[in-house]
Amino acid sequence: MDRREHGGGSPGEGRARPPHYFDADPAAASRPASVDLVLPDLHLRLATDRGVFSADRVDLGTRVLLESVPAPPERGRLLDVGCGYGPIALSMAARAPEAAVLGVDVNGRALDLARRNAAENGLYNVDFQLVDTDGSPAGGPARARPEPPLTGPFDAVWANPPIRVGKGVLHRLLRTWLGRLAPGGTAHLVVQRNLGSDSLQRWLEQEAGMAAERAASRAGFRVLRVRAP
Ligand SMILES: C[S@@+](CC[C@H](N)C(=O)[O-])C[C@H]1O[C@@H](n2cnc3c(N)ncnc32)[C@H](O)[C@@H]1O
Repeated sequence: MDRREHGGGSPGEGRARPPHYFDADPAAASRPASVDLVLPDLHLRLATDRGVFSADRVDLGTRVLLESVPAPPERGRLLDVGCGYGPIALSMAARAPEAAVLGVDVNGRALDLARRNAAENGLYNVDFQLVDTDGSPAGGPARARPEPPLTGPFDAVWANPPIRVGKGVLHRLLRTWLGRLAPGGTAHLVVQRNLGSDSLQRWLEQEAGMAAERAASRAGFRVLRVRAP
């Protein structure tokens, strides 16, 4: 199997596998930490912990995405798929204070951190929701919220998607959430070149029927711009 291909195989398929950051309840003992996300236009201090993606520093791919995407629609409905502890969703919320932002993830610990990071950075136009791998709401009764959860359509989707979950899950996830783009809406996805950004672009165009192009390329990452059909 070509491990470089996007979503190259399900980790641990057919054998016990170690816990991953994309588990619903990471088994790793808690070790609270914080990271700084410093961009030309904003500075966020973010709480992290073991058992979540890139707990020691903001991921380089995430930085490449945040430094290359155009500003989100000011009053749009915005989505971050696989939000982790929130660097992308919170950047959207800070850059578009009148927009309504939703971050979704399968990792409950990451979502608790994301909610806390929103509050501690004074960002109240963002909501976080635990989802199952198929995109349906998960985690028992909905948390108290002033409005029903956003389900789309979304004017913009930004994501550092979970390539390592394997192609099957990744493709279902992208079909589910990119299928909720509003007419004229745009998604930006950052993918490491060595993890199959080019093959993901081909899949988006040829199998998923979406217009996908390379919007940026830097430090071994590609940012794919995807338009609603
Ligand atoms: C590459 S990480 C990016 C995290 C965060 N956006 C960041 O930039 O640091 C991908 C995230 O996708 C989440 N994830 C994995 N499978 C998912 C699924 N089926 N639906 C939603 N999120 C998922 C993981 O838990 C992880 O937090």
